[in-house]
Amino acid sequence: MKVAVLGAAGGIGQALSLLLKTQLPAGSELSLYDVAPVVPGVAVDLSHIPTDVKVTGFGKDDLASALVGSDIVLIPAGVPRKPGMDRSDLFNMNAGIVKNLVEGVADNCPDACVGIITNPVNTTVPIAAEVLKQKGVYNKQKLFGVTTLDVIRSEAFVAELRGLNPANVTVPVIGGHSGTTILPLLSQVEGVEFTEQEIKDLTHRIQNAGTEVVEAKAGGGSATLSMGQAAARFCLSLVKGLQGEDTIECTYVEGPGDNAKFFAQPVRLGKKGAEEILSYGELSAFEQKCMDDMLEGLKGDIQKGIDFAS
Ligand SMILES: NC(=O)C1=CN([C@@H]2O[C@H](COP(=O)(O)OP(=O)(O)OC[C@H]3O[C@@H](n4cnc5c(N)ncnc54)[C@H](O)[C@@H]3O)[C@@H](O)[C@H]2O)C=CC1
Ligand SMILES: O=C([O-])CC(=O)C(=O)O
Repeated sequence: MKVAVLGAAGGIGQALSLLLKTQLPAGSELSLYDVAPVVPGVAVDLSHIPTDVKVTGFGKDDLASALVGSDIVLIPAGVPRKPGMDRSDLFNMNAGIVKNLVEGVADNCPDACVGIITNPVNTTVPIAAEVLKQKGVYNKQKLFGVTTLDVIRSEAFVAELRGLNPANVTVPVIGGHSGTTILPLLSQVEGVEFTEQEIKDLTHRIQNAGTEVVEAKAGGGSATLSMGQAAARFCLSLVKGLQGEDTIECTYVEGPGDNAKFFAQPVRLGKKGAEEILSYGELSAFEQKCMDDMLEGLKGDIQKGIDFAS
């Protein structure tokens, strides 16, 4: 497996690259690309960890070399939020970055699976899809918005509230990746009952968890370590899938469009990427109301991406 991380010198990029250096299957290659001049140093640093994963750093003029032969491309390149900003405020900075990098993917590794981390994910994923379409290489089974952070946060918060081992807690999270578009399905957590108030409070905490980190970092950026872990989990599941061992993750993909053209829900990952978009089952009345209230906003975020790219 060759995995490329674009934006590898950043907060997420470095944490993610460390986890991939230690957890990718033996014989894999890790290709680190960033416009920041420190990126070759990040690669040298990681290369001193004794695992059978070859790490190479590529500077700003070497995007093509970084991408050629990649099976998976993860994109955390771009600007993070500061207190007082919404993810949508990052659009002006990050839309062009994602567009350029995905053009590079189309030109150099058109068959790769692409995981978009750069915010606003609700909009950057549709941008990526349009760019790939314009280049004639779009395969909706291979483009993912990485929403795994919403899932791991939900697992952590539910476990914390009930004193459970987080390893035994599973929470599907559907919709998008910002504010009310993040919809945790707490009614589906096995073996746990919540009061109505607990459901409201937990849902609110999960939807605002990114802001919780942004405020705690007080101008120093947004989630990087938990996001590194989330992206590594998603990437390793994708690797397993591509190698023939099917796995399931919630991720933001172009599905049947019942709710919105792009929508996060459980997806079976296999040899072709997204092999099957799975049903998210029955919603509680509370969850259905949350869904009804947020869909217009999500559709607007998606349209903004389509308009930008065309
Ligand atoms: N999907 C999700 O759940 C999450 C997404 N994010 C998003 O991830 C992005 C990155 O966040 P951080 O790593 O904290 O930011 P950061 O500022 O620490 O790192 C970003 C890196 O991207 C690089 N970069 C900028 N333009 C580039 C280009 N054209 N090509 C290659 N590299 C480029 C920068 O040099 C920097 O090293 C932000 O947009 C943030 O909002 C953050 C947390 C969770
Ligand atoms: O909140 C942010 O800006 C970063 C992010 O997407 C998250 O932590 O979920």
